[in-house]
Amino acid sequence: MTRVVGLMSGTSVDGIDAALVNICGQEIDLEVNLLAFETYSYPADLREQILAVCAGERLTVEQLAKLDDAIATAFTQAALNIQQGHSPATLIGSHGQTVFHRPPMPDILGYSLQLGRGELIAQRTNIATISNFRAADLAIGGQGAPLVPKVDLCLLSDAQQSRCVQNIGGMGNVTFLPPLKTPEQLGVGVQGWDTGPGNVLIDLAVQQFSDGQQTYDRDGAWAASGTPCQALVDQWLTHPFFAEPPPKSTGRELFSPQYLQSRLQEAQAHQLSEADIIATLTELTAASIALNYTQFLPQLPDQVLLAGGGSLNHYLRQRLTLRLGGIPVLTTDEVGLNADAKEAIAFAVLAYWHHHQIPGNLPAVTGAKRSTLLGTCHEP
Ligand SMILES: Nc1ncnc2c1ncn2[C@@H]1O[C@H](COP(=O)(O)OP(=O)(O)OP(=O)(O)O)[C@@H](O)[C@H]1O
Ligand SMILES: CC(=O)N[C@H]1[C@@H]2OC[C@@H](O2)[C@@H](O)[C@@H]1O[C@H](C)C(=O)O
Repeated sequence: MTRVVGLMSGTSVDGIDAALVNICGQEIDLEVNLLAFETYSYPADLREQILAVCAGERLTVEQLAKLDDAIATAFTQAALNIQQGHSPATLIGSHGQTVFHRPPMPDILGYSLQLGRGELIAQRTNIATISNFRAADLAIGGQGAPLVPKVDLCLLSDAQQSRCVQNIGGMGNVTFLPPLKTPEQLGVGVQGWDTGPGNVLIDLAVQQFSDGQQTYDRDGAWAASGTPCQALVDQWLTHPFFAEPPPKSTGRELFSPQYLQSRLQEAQAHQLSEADIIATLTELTAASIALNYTQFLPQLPDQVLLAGGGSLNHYLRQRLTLRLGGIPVLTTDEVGLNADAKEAIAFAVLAYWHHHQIPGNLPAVTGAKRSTLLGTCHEP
């Protein structure tokens, strides 16, 4: 058994998710026991700086170095805090903060930059730290994302039911898991890709309409008080990303503040209220997830298991259930895996796999040439 800290901050840039876990086994026999989980908010000025850089603000190399260290310092604090009251971990897996993601193109390798350097975390915590998880997959032609699907495969496969594990963070991403009847079948038929926007557009609109008083639509209450505009949703679904077949990944580069402003201008022609606009953006997330499934899966799954902050948006969950024709939409909590902690747990597992020389990517998901060991190890 290994005690590991998993650290993740996603495209919502809402804070650092930290999970303390005990891990044993390898792949099909992988077992994870969650001991502690917290989300530590970023200091407001650091969050603003990260969002500005994600939106294309220019930095000198010195400013980039300072930002890298400021993020690593915040991650270090999260790693130390989550261990308080527990015997210490021997390994840290830190995803860091994505500030730029460019999927690969024909003859051009993809590029993905996560700040919060692992070497600083290793030195300050005195614990071996694995970071830079996406580089090895990108180097062999992969998208470098999503990386959680192999962890979903090992922790959430069911013998009878086919499942879609749908993360709804800033972006959305799915792992399709066919029923796993025998250990030899592990990985056969598994698919995964980014489905498009999760909460990112809803969050940006809520911030704008509330003059910064609210950062997200708690429980989907604002959207629930409006009515989605179907004509706009249909128009927005023609974005080429939704029709692009997997492997595919995306980020705040595509579903950006500028993208939202263009959509808000289109909404003006329909004379929608703010509530209607939030409902329409929420509907876009639900409808784009359903469209991805119908276009790219062999069949709809028996169940959908939601994870990520968007699983708490009741209105979104209701709209997704409707769009999927009523198949059960649960959360991973309902099958024993904490839906908020899942991504942080996944990076603890990916670090553990690195430590045990077990590949972490699924080539069928990322499009990489082969499976490979993920991450770089920094010894204290
Ligand atoms: N109670 C809630 N009701 C509605 N939405 C919520 C709630 N709690 C969190 N969220 C949404 O979830 C978002 C954060 O989700 P999460 O932490 O899973 O994203 P992330 O990890 O940053 O993104 P990604 O998975 O794309 O990397 C918030 O920005 C907010 O939009
Ligand atoms: C480049 C990057 O940070 N991508 C994130 C993002 O957030 C969701 C989706 O887009 C997913 O592809 C990925 O994160 C999860 C943790 C993954 O790699 O599985």
